[in-house]
Amino acid sequence: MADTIYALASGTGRAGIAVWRLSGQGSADALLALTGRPLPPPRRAVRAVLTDRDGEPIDDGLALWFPAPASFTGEDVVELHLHGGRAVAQGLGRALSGLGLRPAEPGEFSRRAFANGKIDLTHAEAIADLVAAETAAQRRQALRQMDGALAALIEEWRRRLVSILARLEAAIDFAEEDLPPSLITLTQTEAAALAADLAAHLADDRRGEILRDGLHITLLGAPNAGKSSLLNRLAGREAAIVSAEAGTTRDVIEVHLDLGGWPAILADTAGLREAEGQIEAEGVRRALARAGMADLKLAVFDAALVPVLDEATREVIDDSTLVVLNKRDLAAAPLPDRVAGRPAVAVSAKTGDGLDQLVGWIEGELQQRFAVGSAPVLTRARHRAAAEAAFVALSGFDPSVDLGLAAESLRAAATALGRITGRVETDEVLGAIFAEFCIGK
Ligand SMILES: Nc1nc2c(c(=O)[nH]1)N(C=O)[C@@H](CNc1ccc(C(=O)N[C@@H](CCC(=O)O)C(=O)O)cc1)CN2
Ligand SMILES: Nc1nc2c(ncn2[C@@H]2O[C@H](COP(=O)(O)OP(=O)(O)OP(=O)(O)O)[C@@H](O)[C@H]2O)c(=O)[nH]1
Ligand SMILES: [Mg+2]
Repeated sequence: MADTIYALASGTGRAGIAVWRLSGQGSADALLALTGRPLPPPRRAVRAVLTDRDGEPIDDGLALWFPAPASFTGEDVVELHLHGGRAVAQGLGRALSGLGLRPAEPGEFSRRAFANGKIDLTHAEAIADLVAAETAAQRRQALRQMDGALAALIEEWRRRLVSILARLEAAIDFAEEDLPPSLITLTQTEAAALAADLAAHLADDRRGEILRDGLHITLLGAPNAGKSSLLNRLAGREAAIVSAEAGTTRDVIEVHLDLGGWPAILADTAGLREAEGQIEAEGVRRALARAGMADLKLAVFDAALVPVLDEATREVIDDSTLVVLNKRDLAAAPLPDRVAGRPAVAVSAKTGDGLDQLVGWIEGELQQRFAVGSAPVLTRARHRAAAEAAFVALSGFDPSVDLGLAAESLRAAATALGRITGRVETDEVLGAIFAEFCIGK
């Protein structure tokens, strides 16, 4: 950490303004060298002409000086707000490298902020999630986590563990015959209550993780039902090939959508049928595999064929399926509003009829299932794995058998929870978390 690092914090490419960030002990000297003037007052933007070692001007920009520890990383930080563009970037990069600074690794600023106790791991993850957020719901979830909601919950669980452990240690200090039985009972009650709280959080249907990654919605149906036409309508562009020929789509086609703030990954699939030949069979296999991983399925039927409903499509209908009766412009018979116990909506991908209703309906379904409640959610598999490990350790807590072993299970549970916030750290976890960051973050 002795190195002083620098990076372009704003995105690369042509832009009006580019924000550069320097962090480490050499930041102040670098600013002095670039401007040839005394340091500006802390945390105030000042106008500055930056020149390289040969006195060649690099840019006329703004500079800010954040002395440690009151900075994002907790180290001395300098920000330079320059004009965007490759030549300025090249000139500054060369000047900074000449002054002994080195380009930052992805996530290195945040990693230093973590190392200096400015942020915990859930905060660091939330920064990465916020930068990656594509919809309002993802942004809200990231901001909540950045605000410390998840960290506070984990710390509260840890605090309860430590307090049970303290009681248990008091009990260990008593001679066996003097041990007040109520002390042991109390630890048992408290451990059971904590285990129940952990279990309740683990039974959240992975909604935090699903929201972070995007909800998988899959279109399924017979060949020619109009799945690809629906995908194109919902995407607002011709993402998939549509044709009157049955068997047009053979592979899975994905589009990313923002449905009322919910991030969705909508997948079009090959028509379900008795496949003739290897390619068709593989297409159907992929469609069914996709159905298996979907958070929500849209079973698409040809409304012109009602009351006959394709059998293979009926078979995929379950509790997480919405039925779509497409081609309602061609329907002769009256259309049902439920199929196989699930609600059915009539649409026409051709005219656009009923599509607003379909979208409203998907949004309602998503809202119901994935709405962020009052409790902070686990947003990554890593949080879930650690909370599960804590739950398992806590489930093994039995002070009536052996006090020493019981204390050990409490410590194991606390260690598992400590990994979530980074109180207990392993290089492997840190490496994995910060590697997914952008450079400059
Ligand atoms: N120009 C610029 N914009 C930015 C950032 C930045 O570093 N620079 N941020 C970077 O992510 C975000 C804002 N977050 C920040 C978080 C902490 C500190 C900071 O200096 N913290 C000090 C001082 C706190 C105070 O006095 O308010 C500290 O925590 O000690 C700065 C920005 C988004 N926008
Ligand atoms: N009249 C009418 N025709 C439609 C409608 N939706 C799709 N079609 C037509 O139905 C045919 C098949 O549409 P696709 O979207 O390719 O159907 P698909 O379900 O993706 O078919 P496969 O990829 O072969 O499984 C095309 O000729 C479309 O123009 C609709 O709502 N009304
Ligand atoms: Mg298709």
